[in-house]
Amino acid sequence: MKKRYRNGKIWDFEHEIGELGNREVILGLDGGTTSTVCICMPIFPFSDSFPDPLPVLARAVAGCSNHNSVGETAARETLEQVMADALLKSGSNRSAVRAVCLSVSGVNHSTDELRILNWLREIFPSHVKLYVQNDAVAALASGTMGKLHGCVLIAGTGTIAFGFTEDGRQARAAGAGPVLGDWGSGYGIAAQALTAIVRAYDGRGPVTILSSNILQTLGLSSPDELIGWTYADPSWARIAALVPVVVSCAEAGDRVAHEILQDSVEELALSVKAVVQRLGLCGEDGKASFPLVMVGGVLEANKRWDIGKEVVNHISKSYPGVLPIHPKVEPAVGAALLGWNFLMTESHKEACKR
Ligand SMILES: Nc1ncnc2c1ncn2[C@@H]1O[C@H](COP(=O)(O)OP(=O)(O)OP(=O)(O)O)[C@@H](O)[C@H]1O
Repeated sequence: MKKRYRNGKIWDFEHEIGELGNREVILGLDGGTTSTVCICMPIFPFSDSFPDPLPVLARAVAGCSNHNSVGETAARETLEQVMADALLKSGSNRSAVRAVCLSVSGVNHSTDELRILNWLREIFPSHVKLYVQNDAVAALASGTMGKLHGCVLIAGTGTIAFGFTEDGRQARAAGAGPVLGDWGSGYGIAAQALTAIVRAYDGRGPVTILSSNILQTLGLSSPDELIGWTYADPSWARIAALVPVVVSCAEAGDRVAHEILQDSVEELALSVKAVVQRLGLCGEDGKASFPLVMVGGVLEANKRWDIGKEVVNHISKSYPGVLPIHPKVEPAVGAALLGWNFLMTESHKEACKR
C-alpha cells in the first residue's frame, strides 16, 4: 500500500478512499484560483445521445489548486485530496479509475502539463489514461458536452478566450492577467471605473455617478479614501466584485459607465475574434458556424446592459455563424465528459487497428 507524506504526517491514500466498489469511473477536475471541483462519473456506453440526467456519482470541492498562487506542494495536495474525497463519496476506489481529466488554471505551457502528468502517474498506474489541460478547456467542454471544437470565452475576475479545431489545433487569447492587458475582465471593468472616479475628482475626467454609487457601496465618504481602500488589499477579485455597480450606473444612463462597458465588450469580442481568425473556425468565407461557449459572472444576463449579449452581437458582425452556448453543466462535468470522449476515441482507434 502506497504511503505518502502530507502536512508532515504519513497519509495513506488507499485507506482514505476506502476499498469499496469496482465500477469503472472517470474523474473530471476543474481547478481554479477560488476553488477546485472533482466529479466522479461512471463510464457509460457510447450512443448518439448522452444519458439525461448525466450519471454523476459524486462531487467534491476543495480550495485553490493554481500552483502560481499557492505553490506546487499545496496545489498537488489539494488535487489529491479532492480526488480522494470524490472517490470516497462515490463509494468507489482508486483501482476503479480508468481516466483522469484535469483542467487546472496555471497550466500555460507544456512543461506545466508534463510536471502534473508526472505526479499523477505516481498515483495512478500506467493503464489509467491521464489528460491535463488549462481550465478553459473544461469550460469549453461543459458547453460542447465534451467535444473539443469551437471557442470558449471566460469573463469573470479575469478573462481568456480559448479555441480548438476538430483536428486538434488550439489557440488562445488574453488570460495573461490584468497587468498584461486582460481589459475586458471583471477586474479590468472595475479598475477603469475606479480610475474614472479619481479622474473626475481631480478634474481630469467627466463627472460620473460611478463616484457616488461606488463610494456608497464601499462605505467610503470621499474619493480620497479610495487610495487607502485599494492599497489595503489590491486582490483582483475584491476589485472585480464592483462590476454590478458599473452595470447599474450604465443602466441608469451614465455615459462614463456605458463607455467602460462598451470598451469591455470590444476587448472581449477582440479576444474571441483573434482565436476564431487564427484557427479559421469561421471557414474561408467567414460564414461557417462555430460554437462559442460563454462562461463567467461578467457574461451573466442583465436586464438592460447585457455584456454577454453585446459581445455576441459584436462578434456576429464579423462572423455571422457564431453559435452562443450558455453551458447547463459545470466545467468539472465538462472535464469528465472530455475524459470520456478521449477514452471512446482511443478505444475506437484501437478497435480499428485490430
Ligand atoms: N450580473 C452581473 N453582471 C456583470 N458582472 C457580474 C454580475 N454578477 C457578477 N459579476 C462579476 O463577475 C465576476 C465574477 O465572476 P466569476 O465568479 O465567474 O469569476 P471568478 O471565478 O472569480 O474568476 P475567474 O473566472 O477569473 O477565475 C466579478 O467581476 C463580478 O463583479
